[in-house]
Amino acid sequence: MELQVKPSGSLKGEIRVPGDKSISHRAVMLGALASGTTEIEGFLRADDCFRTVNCMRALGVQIEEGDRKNLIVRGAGLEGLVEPVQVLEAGNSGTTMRLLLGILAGQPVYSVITGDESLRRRPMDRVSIPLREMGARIFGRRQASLAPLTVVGGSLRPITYHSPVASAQVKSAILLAGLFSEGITTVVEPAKSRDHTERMLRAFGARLEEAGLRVSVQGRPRLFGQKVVVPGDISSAAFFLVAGSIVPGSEILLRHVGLNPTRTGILDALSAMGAKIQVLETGETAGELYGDLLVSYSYLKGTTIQGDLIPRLIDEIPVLAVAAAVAQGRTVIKDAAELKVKESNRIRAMVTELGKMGVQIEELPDGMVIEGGRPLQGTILDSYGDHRIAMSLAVAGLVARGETIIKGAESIKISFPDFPRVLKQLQSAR
Ligand SMILES: O=C(O)C1=C[C@@H](OP(=O)(O)O)[C@@H](O)[C@H](O)C1
Ligand SMILES: C=C(OP(=O)(O)O)C(=O)O
Repeated sequence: MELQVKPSGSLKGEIRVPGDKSISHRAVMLGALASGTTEIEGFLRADDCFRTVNCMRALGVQIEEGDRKNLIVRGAGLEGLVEPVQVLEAGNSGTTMRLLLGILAGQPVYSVITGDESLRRRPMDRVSIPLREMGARIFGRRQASLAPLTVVGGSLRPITYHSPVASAQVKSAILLAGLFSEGITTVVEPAKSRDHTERMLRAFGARLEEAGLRVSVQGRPRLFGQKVVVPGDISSAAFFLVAGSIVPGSEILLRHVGLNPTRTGILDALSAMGAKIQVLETGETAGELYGDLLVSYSYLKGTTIQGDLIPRLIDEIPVLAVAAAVAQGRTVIKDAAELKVKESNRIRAMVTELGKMGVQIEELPDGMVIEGGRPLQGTILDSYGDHRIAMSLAVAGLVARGETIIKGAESIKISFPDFPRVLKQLQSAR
């Protein structure tokens, strides 16, 4: 599918972005491992999260559609999963595969998990190494670093693992495996990654201890089903935070956006660039903060994005590159080599495609340098089948001269199927 974007007038109005993807995955998984029923309100109805639902169903968990489109997960309990009779299919979703590997490691059954062409290229040794250390047997190409992966799990021992990467997927896989071991499992990260697993595990009744970059979970807890209200995904909101900042005359109100401090790096980076974003109202649900965001057009300037800020905005870097292309002056993005192992090589993708639009942009081994402020030219662009690249380029198209055509835009359904409609709504409300 191609997405056509024309130069846009101001974007105005009020929107609700879809539910948080990370929280939606975790609610299904923890709901499955708990006893009793978990009701998920605001579950993200997008391909990645449905992959998790289908995998959990294949492991014997009953998941139904409830009233008001809430998802109802009938918990199987920690010991209740069954051996899947088919290959588990994680599709494009790294979160599904890595978190599920942690759960599968704790099951005394034989399972096989695979994914699409993109996911079969992404590194899985970052989870298979610690899970093997805990006693799981995991097989796959290149020493279990590439899917398809086979897992024969059960009887795990607790470990203390110093992760070489700041990755919530690695941390979560180990903590989830830790639930199936006797004793205390600890993960130490090099920088703080998103902590949704920790918050939700606590809400479901697990015992966790946190100190700085170290988090420990007590094995064999009793988990109880919960009502989970999923806030809007700040990673989806990011496209409209940037669009509202760069399209002259715009003012957008984004309702009920998740504001977990491990995810709000985008607000810090855009503020440093001179964006006008007000946080209007905040509340908390099951340990997760949320609020309304009001963004209005403003003059942006370049900035430096690096260090501990990177894990707090890792998925927003493609759209931040678009903001940087419009901003006056130089933006430097460093310490972001992780972007090379996402759904596509997101550094190369943005450098190549923004380059085609006439942006002065240079690739670094761990980031990029953007000289902003030159006019953008609409042209035919490739999304590399990556949802975040497709939507970031669509935002760039709003301020380009002429028409922009984005190829492979069907990837948008991975995390934000409604994106084109929400964009149109803001364009027509003028
Ligand atoms: O745990 C999660 O839900 C996620 C963690 C991040 O990946 P890493 O753990 O690989 O950094 C992020 O990029 C991904 O979109 C979702
Ligand atoms: C990296 C992402 O997701 P995942 O790792 O779950 O595929 C993303 O949504 O940007």
